[in-house]
Amino acid sequence: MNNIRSMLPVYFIAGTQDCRHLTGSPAENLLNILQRALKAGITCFQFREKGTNSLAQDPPLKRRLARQCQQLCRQFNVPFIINDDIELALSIQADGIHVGQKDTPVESILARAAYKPIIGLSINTLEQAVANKDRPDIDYFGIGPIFATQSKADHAPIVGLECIRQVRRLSVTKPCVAIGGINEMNASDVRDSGADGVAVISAISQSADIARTVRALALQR
Ligand SMILES: Cc1ncc(COP(=O)(O)OP(=O)(O)O)c(N)n1
Ligand SMILES: Cc1ncsc1CCOP(=O)(O)O
Ligand SMILES: [Mg+2]
Repeated sequence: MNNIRSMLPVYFIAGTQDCRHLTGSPAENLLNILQRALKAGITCFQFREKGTNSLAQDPPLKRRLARQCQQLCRQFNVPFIINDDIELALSIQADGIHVGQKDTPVESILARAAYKPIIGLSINTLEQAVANKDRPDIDYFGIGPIFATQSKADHAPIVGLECIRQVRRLSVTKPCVAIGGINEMNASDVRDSGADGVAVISAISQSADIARTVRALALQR
């Protein structure tokens, strides 16, 4: 993908743990929600199978589901990113990999990769943004959590909209997607603060009307 900024406007993240309110099997539920989100116009999908109620303890099932999500994303020409699991991502040639500050270092991912995956890095402080801002091996930052979130138990302290503004004031020009507690109501504030896009779990996975939510997040009202 040449233009990373163009994949960030509505960046959907999910795993089966985020779709437990539906009545089907975990895999069916995720695929159902992902298909609706793709039809509605999400610009990127991150497969994040993690924590209680996820398939993290069942690698073959997780891999099968990852392939199904990847195929769906391909049909819609939407980048398919894998969270944390480098081995899975590289073995199925995911378009990209997202890692946090405590995950596998980017250098070691790229040393193992036989192709150039898109690389996203989580940023939780201004210092981290500045330290990584000129690294050519990192394609985008995921900045957050901006607001309170129920979707990640062990999250870093909330940084607020001010963090995005400060990152931009410090001349960080790298593509940035904001994450954490973002919904239809606050997405425009997030963009106005300097983010290129919004990354959401619950706003889409828990939505009663995914098409309307995706449109609202994209600000195509
Ligand atoms: C786009 C995006 N931004 C941030 C994160 C969070 O990554 P991390 O801090 O490694 O936490 P986990 O998602 O791995 O629990 C993300 N996943 N995506
Ligand atoms: C994975 C992650 N990293 C920081 S906050 C968060 C969860 C975002 O989920 P939600 O959009 O439901 O607040
Ligand atoms: Mg991580």
